[in-house]
Amino acid sequence: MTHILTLNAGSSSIKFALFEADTLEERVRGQVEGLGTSPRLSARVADAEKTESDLDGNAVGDHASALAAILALIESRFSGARIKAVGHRIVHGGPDYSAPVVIDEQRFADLERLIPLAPLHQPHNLSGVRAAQAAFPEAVQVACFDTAFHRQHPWVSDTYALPLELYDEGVRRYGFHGLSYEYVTRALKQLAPMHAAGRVIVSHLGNGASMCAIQGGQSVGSTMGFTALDGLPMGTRCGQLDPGVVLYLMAEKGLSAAEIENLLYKQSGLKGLSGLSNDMRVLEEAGTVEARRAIDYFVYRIRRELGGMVAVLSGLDALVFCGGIGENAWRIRERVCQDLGWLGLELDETQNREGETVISSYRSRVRVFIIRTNEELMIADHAAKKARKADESVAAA
Ligand SMILES: Nc1ncnc2c1ncn2[C@@H]1O[C@H](COP(=O)(O)OP(=O)(O)O)[C@@H](O)[C@H]1O
Ligand SMILES: CC(=O)OP(=O)(O)O
Ligand SMILES: [Mg+2]
Repeated sequence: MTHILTLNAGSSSIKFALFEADTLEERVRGQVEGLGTSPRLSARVADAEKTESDLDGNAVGDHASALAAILALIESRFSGARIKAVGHRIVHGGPDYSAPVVIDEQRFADLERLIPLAPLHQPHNLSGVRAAQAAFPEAVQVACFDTAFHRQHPWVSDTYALPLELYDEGVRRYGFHGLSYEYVTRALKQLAPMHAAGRVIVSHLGNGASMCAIQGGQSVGSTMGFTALDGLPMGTRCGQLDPGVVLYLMAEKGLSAAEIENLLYKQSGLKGLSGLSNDMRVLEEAGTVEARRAIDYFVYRIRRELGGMVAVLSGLDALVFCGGIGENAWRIRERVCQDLGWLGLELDETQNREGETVISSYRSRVRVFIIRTNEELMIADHAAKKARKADESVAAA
């Protein structure tokens, strides 16, 4: 039996899954979390119990060794599995990649050039490619881009008001979390086809967080831009910022580019504001003034972006929450949706607390959903299609 392996490397975690190639039935799903602090591998094999193990922080301190631990797990539990394709989440595709591609050396080099535009993700995405090439030399390696879902944006939501040459050079608003938005859009079409065909806002609230305005199934706007720093505040990223602050940090405080990058990507957001943690669970428990204010700012920015997107869409038919916070933090959803009666949106408090799929009240004109996102399935679907095409061209030759 042939399989598709998916790798989804983030700043502090690597998520993975194994699917049967023909049916896309999921065989195993897991992740290594806490990279850089206390790494932990957890995996669920089909219907079996979840297995969890703390990894040796010294042995599995970085993404490369975490990947080795994942590959060893796959090898030990599925030694007979033939990996036909490995699908990789590649966060940045730049201006040239707007659909999944089979990775060759030229494309790998193109994607390496985008590392400065996604320093928390792209290097790890690409080291995943190298590790998978070494472990599965026969497999097709497929790049699936977070930016692809947004590449049809109208020009006004794709540009900055900078001299045009910079746009031509690729300084644009790309938008990210596209694999998640693609999955959610498909899932919403199954759940509520009329709403999916209308005006939809999806809030992907995880350690990275963004919102996407969708019209007729197409992305028309994202809160994220040139990099995955823009828009909402995140676990450790600042979100929208006056570029004057960057100038001030350089000119007045003498910070280098590397120091500013570290500040904006790793020390800001919920972590920076709370002085405590990037994890929403910790902040909700903590209840300190700083933790409360960090949450206040997070909710405020979501509501502000929501208002802007409603105006761009000329109204709203459905609002969807996904991502670790969007799927699990009922208090955040409740606060985001508070006093939106003017928009025709009213939550059902009980359904929201219980985490039901539909959480709007029966009176609400705008329907509100929780959809558990599945970037892995989306990656596997793209990779399986690419592998099938590769087989067909070999057969035709
Ligand atoms: N029950 C919960 N309540 C509040 N926040 C949660 C809960 N479970 C997960 N989270 C938040 O979700 C985040 C992880 O989201 P996820 O989408 O998995 O992240 P990533 O962006 O790394 O893919 C955690 O950092 C935590 O803040
Ligand atoms: C693009 C991005 O922010 O991804 P993640 O949420 O996985 O960090
Ligand atoms: Mg994520």
